[in-house]
Amino acid sequence: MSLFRDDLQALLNGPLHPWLAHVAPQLASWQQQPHGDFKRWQRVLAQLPALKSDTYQLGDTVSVGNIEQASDSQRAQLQGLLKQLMPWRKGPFELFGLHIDTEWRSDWKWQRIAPHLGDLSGQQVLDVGCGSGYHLWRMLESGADHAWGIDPGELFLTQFQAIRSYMPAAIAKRAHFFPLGVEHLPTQNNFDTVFSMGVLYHRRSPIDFLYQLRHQLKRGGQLVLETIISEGDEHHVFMPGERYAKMRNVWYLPSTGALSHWLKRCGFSEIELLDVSTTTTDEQRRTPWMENESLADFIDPNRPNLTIEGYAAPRRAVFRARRA
Ligand SMILES: Nc1ncnc2c1ncn2[C@@H]1O[C@H](C[S@+](CC[C@H]([NH3+])C(=O)[O-])CC(=O)[O-])[C@@H](O)[C@H]1O
Repeated sequence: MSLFRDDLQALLNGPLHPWLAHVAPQLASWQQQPHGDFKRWQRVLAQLPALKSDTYQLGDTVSVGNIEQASDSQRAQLQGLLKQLMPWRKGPFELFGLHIDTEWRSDWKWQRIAPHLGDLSGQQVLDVGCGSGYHLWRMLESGADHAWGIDPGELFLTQFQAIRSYMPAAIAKRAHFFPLGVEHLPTQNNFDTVFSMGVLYHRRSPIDFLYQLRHQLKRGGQLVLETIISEGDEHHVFMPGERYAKMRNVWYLPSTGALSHWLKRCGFSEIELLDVSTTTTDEQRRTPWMENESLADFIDPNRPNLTIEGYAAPRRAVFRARRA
């Protein structure tokens, strides 16, 4: 249990203590399974140079330390080790002058969302499908007391741990990541705000998913939902074939009208469409920290408004709603 000791302690001592009885046994059984590359990634983590700094920034580039606080050889060591945790998809981050240029400019997504959030001060917030945890740091910047992320991705967990290991203790102790799927969460209505960004289209049962998100919210709590959408009226939901933008696991792309209707049917009120934007190859692209294919390889080179399969290229909407 040592991997999550501090996080479970934070649960025990805070308003989320009812969560502990449910989450602790799941993490215990998670740790008993063999994790393939996870042990190798954890060995990389253990070798990271012991650098310390009180300088940090939870802004567009989430960063710790500055260039003067590490020698060139320490920075080279840091780079060599962090590159073993590639691909880095969600960021950007900077550690002691080393810039981690991730596949996604996740800061752009946050810029579309943050102005609408209101004050998160004193809140317990949950990010379902949090990736590397980049947005958890931004949620703390927006005032959240504690930001809790869940994501089954074990490489994402390791990347989160790497960044957190350099954060000053007062900040680090407010950000948490559990390698769990949404389906593992109890129905306990614990959170003030629940975020789920980029996950709905991966769910085979989007209505069940919306209920699962609702079950995490206190009465009156807010949901921030971001997902790929399709064009059409409130009756229109698009299901692609085997692949969409080369992704195998894309199921339902509702129109904004249909998604609004789903939210209402699932017990949400005050439903607001905050933003619609087309994902560009400036926002999602190959970098030295993610050398695999990226959006430019997923869209038709001659018709950039279409995916390689001939479907409408990804457009994403952000909704805010309240648990009635
Ligand atoms: N059952 C599940 N439960 C929870 N998470 C899951 C599950 N299955 C997959 N995921 C996770 O959902 C995330 C979706 S990526 C969005 C990241 C971030 N939110 C972003 O907005 O940049 C979307 C994208 O980049 O296409 C991945 O990290 C999965 O591991």
